[in-house]
Amino acid sequence: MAILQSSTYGKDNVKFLKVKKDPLNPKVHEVMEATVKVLLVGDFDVAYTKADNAPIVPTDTVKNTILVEAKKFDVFPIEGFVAHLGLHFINKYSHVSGVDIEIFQHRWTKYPVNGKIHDHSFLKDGEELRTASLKYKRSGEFVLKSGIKDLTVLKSTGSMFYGFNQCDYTTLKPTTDRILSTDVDSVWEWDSKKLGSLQNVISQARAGLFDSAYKSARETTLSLFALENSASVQATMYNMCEEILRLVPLVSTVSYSLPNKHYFLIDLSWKGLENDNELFYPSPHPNGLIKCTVGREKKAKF
Ligand SMILES: O=c1[nH]c(=O)c2[nH]c(=O)[nH]c2[nH]1
Repeated sequence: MAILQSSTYGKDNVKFLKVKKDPLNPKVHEVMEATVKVLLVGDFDVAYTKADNAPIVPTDTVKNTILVEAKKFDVFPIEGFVAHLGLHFINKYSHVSGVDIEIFQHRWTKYPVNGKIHDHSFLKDGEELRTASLKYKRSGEFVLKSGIKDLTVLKSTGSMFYGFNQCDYTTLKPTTDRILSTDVDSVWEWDSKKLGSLQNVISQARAGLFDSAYKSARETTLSLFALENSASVQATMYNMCEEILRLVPLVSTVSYSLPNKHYFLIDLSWKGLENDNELFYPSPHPNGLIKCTVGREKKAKF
């Protein structure tokens, strides 16, 4: 006998671009281009086991919901919109017991023209994404995470790697000066006890909590990457996590997942040329992959 152990379904890659107009000056805009995923969990077993579609909220309806709610509700910041969508699906469908939602915000940045930021012209500022995800259960339990994805950075000095384990498989030479490059994937999880409810998430979104945390996390990532003489990817990412925890008290854990994108020094000695960290080969693969999650130390109870 077979048994359905778990299931979930919904719509992925739902895209929209929303123009937010300044009420006092309707030619001054912000734009939100987003890619959204919504998956539902609930009492859908008969659809799988008895070919009975009666409980299924079609994925097409899920897509329509995302677009209609994006029109009706403020989509800035994405943490507020993810909370709004979570509440919508749980409140509307009594047989939905949980939702799993992810929003990726694409990076459109206004640029200066004649020394002044233009009102409604944007440049696509790389592949970088701002992310928000929510797992929400009918019981009220939720896990809210924010993040940065695909922020590609490189430093051409100020990175070292030495003192590592040596064995008969080791060929890597220790270095005190190398290129360091990565695609930053950083996620910070919010303390749901302290946030309390999704209604409060929406209030905090309007009060600027998530925008200021995003700014702190992005600035911390970029400044520590630049300023540290990095001992390793591991040590640098830990320092970034620690600093974000310090700056954003409502965050409970910070995680980074960083590929180490190798650049190998090209040997030109055969031509009698010295290569003093000037000419490198960007090696597409393999890459290192280094991850960590840092939380807060529990205070001892007396
Ligand atoms: O920062 C690094 N961490 C490693 O674990 C590692 N391993 C390696 O080959 N190079 C590097 N660099």
